[in-house]
Amino acid sequence: MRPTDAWSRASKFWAAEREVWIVKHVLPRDSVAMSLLICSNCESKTPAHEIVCGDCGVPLAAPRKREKSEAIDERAQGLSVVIGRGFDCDIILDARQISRHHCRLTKIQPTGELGELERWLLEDLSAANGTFVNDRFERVQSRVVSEEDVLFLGSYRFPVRRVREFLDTDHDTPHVGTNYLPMEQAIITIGRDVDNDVLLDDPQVSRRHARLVREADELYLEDLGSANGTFVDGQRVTRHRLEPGQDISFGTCALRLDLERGILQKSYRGDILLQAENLVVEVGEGDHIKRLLDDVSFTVYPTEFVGLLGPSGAGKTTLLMALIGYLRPAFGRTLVNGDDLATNFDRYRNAIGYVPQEDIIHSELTVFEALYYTAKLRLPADTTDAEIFRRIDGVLADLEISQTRDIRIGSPERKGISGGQRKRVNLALELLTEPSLLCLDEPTSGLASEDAANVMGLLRKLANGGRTILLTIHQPSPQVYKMLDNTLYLAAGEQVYYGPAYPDSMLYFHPEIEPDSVEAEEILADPGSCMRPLMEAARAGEPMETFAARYRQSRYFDEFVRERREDPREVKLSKKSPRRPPSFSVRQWWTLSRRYLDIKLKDRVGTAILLVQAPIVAVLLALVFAQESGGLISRLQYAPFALFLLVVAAVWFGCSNAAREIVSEQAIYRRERMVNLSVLAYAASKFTVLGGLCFLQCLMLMTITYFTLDFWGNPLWHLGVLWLCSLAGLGLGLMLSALVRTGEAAIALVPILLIPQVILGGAIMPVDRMNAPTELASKMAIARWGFEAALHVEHRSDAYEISAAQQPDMVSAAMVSQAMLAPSLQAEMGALTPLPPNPLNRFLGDAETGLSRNLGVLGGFTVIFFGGVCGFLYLRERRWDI
Ligand SMILES: Nc1ncnc2c1ncn2[C@@H]1O[C@H](COP(=O)(O)OP(=O)(O)OP(=O)(O)O)[C@@H](O)[C@H]1O
Repeated sequence: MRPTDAWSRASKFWAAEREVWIVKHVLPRDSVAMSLLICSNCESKTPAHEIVCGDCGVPLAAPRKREKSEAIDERAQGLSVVIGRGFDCDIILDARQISRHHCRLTKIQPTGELGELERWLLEDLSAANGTFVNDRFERVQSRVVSEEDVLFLGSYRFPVRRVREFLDTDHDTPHVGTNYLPMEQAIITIGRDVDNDVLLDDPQVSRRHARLVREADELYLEDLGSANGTFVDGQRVTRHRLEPGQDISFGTCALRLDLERGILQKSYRGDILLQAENLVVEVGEGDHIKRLLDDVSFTVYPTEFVGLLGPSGAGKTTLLMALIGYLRPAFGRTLVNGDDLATNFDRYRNAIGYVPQEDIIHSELTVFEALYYTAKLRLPADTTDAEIFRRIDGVLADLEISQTRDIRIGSPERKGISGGQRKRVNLALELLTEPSLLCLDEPTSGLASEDAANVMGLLRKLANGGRTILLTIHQPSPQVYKMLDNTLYLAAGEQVYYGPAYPDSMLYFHPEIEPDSVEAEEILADPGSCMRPLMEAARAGEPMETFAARYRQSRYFDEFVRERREDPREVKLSKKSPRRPPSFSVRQWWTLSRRYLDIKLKDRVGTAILLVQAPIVAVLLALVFAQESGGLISRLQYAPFALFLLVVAAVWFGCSNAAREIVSEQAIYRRERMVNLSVLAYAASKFTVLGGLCFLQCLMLMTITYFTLDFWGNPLWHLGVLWLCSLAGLGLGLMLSALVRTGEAAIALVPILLIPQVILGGAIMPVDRMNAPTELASKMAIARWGFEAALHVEHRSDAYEISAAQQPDMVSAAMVSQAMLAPSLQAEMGALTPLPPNPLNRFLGDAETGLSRNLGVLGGFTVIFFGGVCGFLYLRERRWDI
C-alpha cells in the first residue's frame, strides 16, 4: 500500500466511551485529522465534539468515565497508531529526526496463546530518516514487531512497549495515557485522586491539582493550589484561558489537550529531550580563567541511555552539573524539550533526578526510613502514608532490593547493606518522584564487575521505560558498552566523540582498523584499548582541540549533533521566569526535624558521647568546688568561678554538638536543596533537635551542680541562662559548619571559638579592668553575658547579702582568702584587705548591666547566629547556581 493511500484511509471502530461507532480520518500531510460519530438513529456523521446528531437531533452519548478495569484493548483491536511529528498523529514525537507522519503500527489480533507477546504491524510512511528495528542497520518498510522490539525513527529510539503508555488508561500502569474528557460538564477536575474526572496517576500531581472550567465559549484552566504547579506553555498559572495547541503540564506530568476530540493525552513532553548547545564552563583561577568545558553540543532523546567517558579530570562531572542547572555555563545553554533550562528551571526541577558520586543517604537510617523521609520531603503534601509505602515498595521491587528494606544503610566503615545495594538506594531516592531525566555520577564506581553490570542492566530497563539517562563511567566492559545507546567522550574539556556506543565508539579512535578485522575484534574485547590513541596523544602534549576538530568533520557529528539539533528558530524562547527559591514550610521543618532526631537516636554511641559530657563536667566541678561550698565565703569566693565554668561548658556543648552537623551531610543538603529544600526549614530543624540535646546537657549539668555546690539562685533561671548560652554556642558551631568544607576543619576550629570565651568571659580578668578594645571584644563573647546573667540570678536570691550577724565573718573571709595565697605574696600584701562584697562588682564593676539585658543579648546572639547559618548556606550556593 502506498503511504498516500494509507493516509487518506478512514478507519471505523467502536468507541465504548461514547457507545457509538467513530470514523477516524487519517488525512494527508498538513491537514487536520478528524473524528466523526455515527448516529445510531439516522447513521449520519457528526463531529466528535458535538453532543447531538447534526441531522436528526438525537442526543449522542457523552463520553463516559472509564472504569479502572477497562483497559484499552477493546479500542486497540484493529487500531492503527500513527507516530510522527505532526499534531494529528496518535503519538507525537516532536524531534527533528522524525517525519511529520513517520510510521504506523497496527495492532494484530492476539491468537490467545499463553504468554503471547503483543504484536503490531509496523509500516514506514516514507520517513526521510527511515524506520529501523532493533539496530540502526536494518531499514524496514513493513514488518511485524512485538512489544520486545525497539524502533529507531532515524536515530530516535522508541521501544514498541511504549505504545501502550500513550494509549493506556489502566491505572495500574504508572503512566498517564489517554483521558477522555466529559466535555458536557461545566467543570472537569484533574488530579491524583480517583474521584477526579481526569485521573493522573503521577506522584508529582496533587490529589486535586487543577480543573477545567467552561465559561461561555471559553475554557479556563485553574490551578487548585497544587504542590508542583500547573503550567501552560512553560509558565506557571493560577487561571489561564486555554487556546488550541498549548502545552499543559501538571507538575512534571505533561499532557496534550485536544479540544476537538475531547481528550487529554500523554504528551511526548512528559519525556525529556535534552540538548546541550555549545556549552562552555569556565572558572577563575587566580588572575586567569580556566576553561573546564569547551563548546560541548549534543542531543539525547527520550529512552536513550548515554555514557559520558574520558580520562580522570576530563570534565565529565562538570558537564553533568552544567546539564542539570547546577553550574552556570559561561556560554551556551541546556535545552529541555526545547525550553532553556536556566529560565524554566522551576518547571523542570522535579523532572530531573541526580545521583552524585557521594552517597546522598544517612547511614544511620534503614533503607525504608531513608526513602520514607525523602518521599515526605519531595512528594506533594497531600500524599498519604499509604501511598508513600506503596511507592517505596514499588521502587525497591523495581531495583530488586526489597530484601534490604529494614536493614540499616551503614557506611563503608560500619557495614550495613552492600556497596552495590547502597548505589541502588541512592538511585531509589530519586526514583520516588519518577523523574524523566536521570543523571548519575559514576554509579558503578567501587562495585565488583558483576554488581556494576547489574546496576547498568537496571538503568537500561529504566531507560526503556521512557527515561532519559546520562551517566559518567570509567572503563566500561564490552557488555556495558552494548547496553549504552550512545557515548560522549571528553578529553581536557573537549568533546572528542558523541555517537553510537557499540561498536562505533570503541573503534572511533582507531580509524586505520577495518571494522570486521581481527584487530577490531581485539579492541572490542578490550575496552581499555579504545581510547589508547587519545591517551597517547595527550601524554605527548598534543592539544585535544585536534581531536575535537576531527570529530566535527565526522559523520557522527552530522548525524548525532547537527541533524538532531533543534533549529534555533524553532527553539521556544519562553519568558524568563527566575528560579523561585523553595519557601519555608512547617511541614518540611517538621519532617527534617523528625529525620534528624531519628538519626541522632539511631547514632547511639555518638549521641551518648555527647550526653555523657555533661555529667562528667558536672562531677569534675563538684569535685573541685564542693569542699569549698557552703556559706557566704564560698558563694563570694568560689561559686562565681563554678558558675563561669558552667557557662563556658554550656557554650562548649552547643558549639561542639553542632560543628560537624552541616558539613558532614553537605552532599545530601545540596541534592535536597536542588529539589525543594528551604534553607530556613533546614537551619530551623538543626536548631530544634540540637537545641533539645543542649537542653538535656544543661539540665544534667545544673541538676548535679545545683545540689553539690550550694547555689542559691532559682535553678530554673540558672537552667534558662545555661540553655541560652548553649543555644548561642550552637549557632556559632552551626555557622562554622556551614562555612568550612570538611568535618576535620570544623573540629579543628572549635577551640578557636571557645578559647576567647574563657579569656574574655570576665572571670579571669574583670571586665571593667580590661582596656577599651578588649572590653569591646568581651562584648562579643557569649560567656561574658552568660556569666553576668548567672551572677545576677544568684544575686537576686540574696546569695551575696551580708547580714549584720555575718559582718565579723568578713574579716575571716578575707583571712581565708589571703591564707590561700603563696607565702611570698602574703608578705607582699601586708595588711588584710576585705573581699569585694559582691561578685557582680568584683567581676564586672562599672560594666555591670541588668539580667534582662544579659538574657536579651544571649537571645540576640542566637538569632544573629541563626541568620548567619542561613547566610553562609546561601553563600555556598553562589558556586552551584541553584
Ligand atoms: N571549581 C573548580 N575550580 C577549578 N577547577 C575545577 C573546579 N571544578 C573542577 N575543576 C577542574 O576541572 C577538571 C574537570 O573536573 P571534573 O570533576 O569534571 O572531571 P571528571 O572528568 O569528572 O573527573 P573524574 O573522572 O576523576 O571524576 C579537573 O581538572 C578539576 O580539577
